[in-house]
Amino acid sequence: MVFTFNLGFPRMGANRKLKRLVENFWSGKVDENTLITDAKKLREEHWLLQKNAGLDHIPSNDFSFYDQVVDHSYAFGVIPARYKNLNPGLETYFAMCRGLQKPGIDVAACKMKKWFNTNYHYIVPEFEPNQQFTLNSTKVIDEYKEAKALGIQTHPVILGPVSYLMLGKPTKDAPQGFKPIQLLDRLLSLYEELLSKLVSAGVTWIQIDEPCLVLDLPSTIKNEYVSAYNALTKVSPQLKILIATYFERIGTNLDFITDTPINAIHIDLIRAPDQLESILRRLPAKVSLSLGLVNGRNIWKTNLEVALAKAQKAIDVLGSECVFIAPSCSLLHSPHSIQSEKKIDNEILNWLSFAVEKIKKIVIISKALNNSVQSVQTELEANRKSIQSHRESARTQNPTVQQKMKALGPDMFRRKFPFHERQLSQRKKLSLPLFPTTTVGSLPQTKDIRTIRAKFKKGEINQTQYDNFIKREIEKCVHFQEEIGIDVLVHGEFERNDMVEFFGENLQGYVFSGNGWVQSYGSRCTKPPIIFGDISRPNPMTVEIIKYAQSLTDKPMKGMLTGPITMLQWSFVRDDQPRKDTAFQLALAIREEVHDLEAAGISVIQIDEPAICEGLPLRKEDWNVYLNWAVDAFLLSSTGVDCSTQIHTHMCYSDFNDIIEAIRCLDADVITIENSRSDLKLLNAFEEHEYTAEIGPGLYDIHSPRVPTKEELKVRLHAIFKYIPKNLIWANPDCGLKTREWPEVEAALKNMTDVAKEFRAIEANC
Ligand code: MET
Ligand SMILES: [Zn+2]
Repeated sequence: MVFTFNLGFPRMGANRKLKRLVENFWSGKVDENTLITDAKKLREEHWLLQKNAGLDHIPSNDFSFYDQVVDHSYAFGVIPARYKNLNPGLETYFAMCRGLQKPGIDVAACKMKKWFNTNYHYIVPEFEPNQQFTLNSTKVIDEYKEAKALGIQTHPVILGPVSYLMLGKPTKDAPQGFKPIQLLDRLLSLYEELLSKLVSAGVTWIQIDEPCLVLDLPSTIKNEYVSAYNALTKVSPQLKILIATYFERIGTNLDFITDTPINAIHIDLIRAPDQLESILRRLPAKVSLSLGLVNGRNIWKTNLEVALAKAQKAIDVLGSECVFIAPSCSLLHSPHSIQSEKKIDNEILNWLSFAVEKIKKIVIISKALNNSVQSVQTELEANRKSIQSHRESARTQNPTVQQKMKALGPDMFRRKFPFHERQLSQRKKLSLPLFPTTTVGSLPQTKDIRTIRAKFKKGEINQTQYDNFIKREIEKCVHFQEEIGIDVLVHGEFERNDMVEFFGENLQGYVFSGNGWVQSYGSRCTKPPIIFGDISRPNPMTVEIIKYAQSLTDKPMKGMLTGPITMLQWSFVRDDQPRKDTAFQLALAIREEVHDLEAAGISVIQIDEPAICEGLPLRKEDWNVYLNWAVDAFLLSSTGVDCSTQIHTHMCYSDFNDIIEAIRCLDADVITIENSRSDLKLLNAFEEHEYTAEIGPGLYDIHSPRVPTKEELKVRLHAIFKYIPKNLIWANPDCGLKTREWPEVEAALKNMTDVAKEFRAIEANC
């Protein structure tokens, strides 16, 4: 008998039920009681759904009002001192998640960080050197009992102690050299206490997530792992422990972790399919292997034949009693179900499976293995047909695109002239002053704009009415920018709901789901567009609007595009070709747009790549392969223009030190970057590596409504002089301004242009 094992179910529920529930609680529309009872109902629904699907090992404690990591911190009493005066319970919990302002109280939220290479954000735990741990909540036990009362035996899911400490950071005033992992011993005794309580409640299996096991680990951490699991496996002979790894290969970390007497290990065979054979050779007897065969992060149907063959391979070596069938990672990263999907046509819908459907696939695999292939013949046949329909569909193929891909030559990956020649010719053409001022692209998306767009989408106003409205917004913002003396203008991106969605809607090869929501952070979900086929650009996407904006001013107007890697990274991507090929197709489409913009007389074109670092593999040895094709994709999109056409790129929240060489290879003429929140640390990289192109380090943080004073802008610009030669510096905010209000934006940009002018005058007098 193989068993089926689920690592986690998406907690939002159908139609983002949880989002509405939590937001209604925050806004006072529902009380705490309703919140608690409705959440309980939602958990029940999800457990029953999994039970009825025939799943053997169903997770509990995968539910959270906000994030499983903050739940864990709260449960172990890791609550930073600034929340200590709040009411215990939900007030404290939500304050850690989102801050709290009420009479006499003003506390900020804890920091958020991306969960490995996903778009999920977790709340970063903060540890002090004398951190005390307490069992501060019984959530794990309660939810286990809740399911048990329904007659469902679940396995609680908790974050493992080593990953938990590694994912946290020291509190601000912790002494230098303190590392949270030093707290392991103290933390372990609390884990032991929790595990024995769970055993008393009836738990037989527990899933302990140790995602850090897929990272490159120093030997000290390896030792910590060994002592942690030697201790936790001693808690009770009745308790079986499964360690879950995902998102990458476990590599040689398998050996020390399976040296401890754990009962099972889960591996991701989607992100790291090649690891199976070597693991089968090395896995000690009696350790069960959970096979992550169904993609927990993408939306395509699993090819059951392929999955079955892999499972069989494992069974042949380990015996069926030591094999589990599972999703590659928690289904938290999948949308709920395709059942209510109305926006996608039937042909494509037939290629997809979301969480509910993925569970069913897992069960079919196990039935085929346990009973017989015949017992699920109908299901297998249906799967084979949809896989075949997907593979053979003419809709995924575009011969013209494939022709273009074959015709790619080395010249399409390099600028025709070296930077210094381009710089001279661009300066001549653009005649920009010292410290040219610009913005990153978007300007406030006001309520008006969103209302009008919604009306347009509903058909309440027609295309001309909508276009005219957008044109008036552009006109207003162009005049404003001229008035305050911005040097390179933007059109404000008012026509775009989102920087990826807008282009996706204008490209062929994309579809949009109505309900494919995935949790991003707290109650926030994103609905990534789906790349299902070859990407092409049937028509110019931005040329008319940028031309219009340019017609309103004599100053240069920036063309504004989203780069291929960001398009790739923020979409569900096809899995029938390498990511690199999809990136190149996107790049070709953007390249065509760049050429059309240039032909329409646009001399400055910005290609945003905020997500380039997000795509970095988790293991450093894989970085170069990724960076090579990511840089190539950007080059493909941006080269081929004239010497005098200035290419900008923009990145936010990146740690440039590690990838500065790749940034240099992008060969952009100007890069605008986030800088103000990182205390200029970021600029070290550019200084140390003698980066020679032009740079616009963000002069102020756009995430806060605060208007930066001239004084602080001066201090900041002045500090930048230490790192970058004056004639290479641009003045701009950190990122786009779409989330801000006009009064703040007006005041902030006015201060920024005034400061640039003052500094110019000083330089002129020198
Ligand atoms: C996340 S980067 C955003 C860049 C885009 N051009 C904007 O200004 O909104
Ligand atoms: Zn940005």
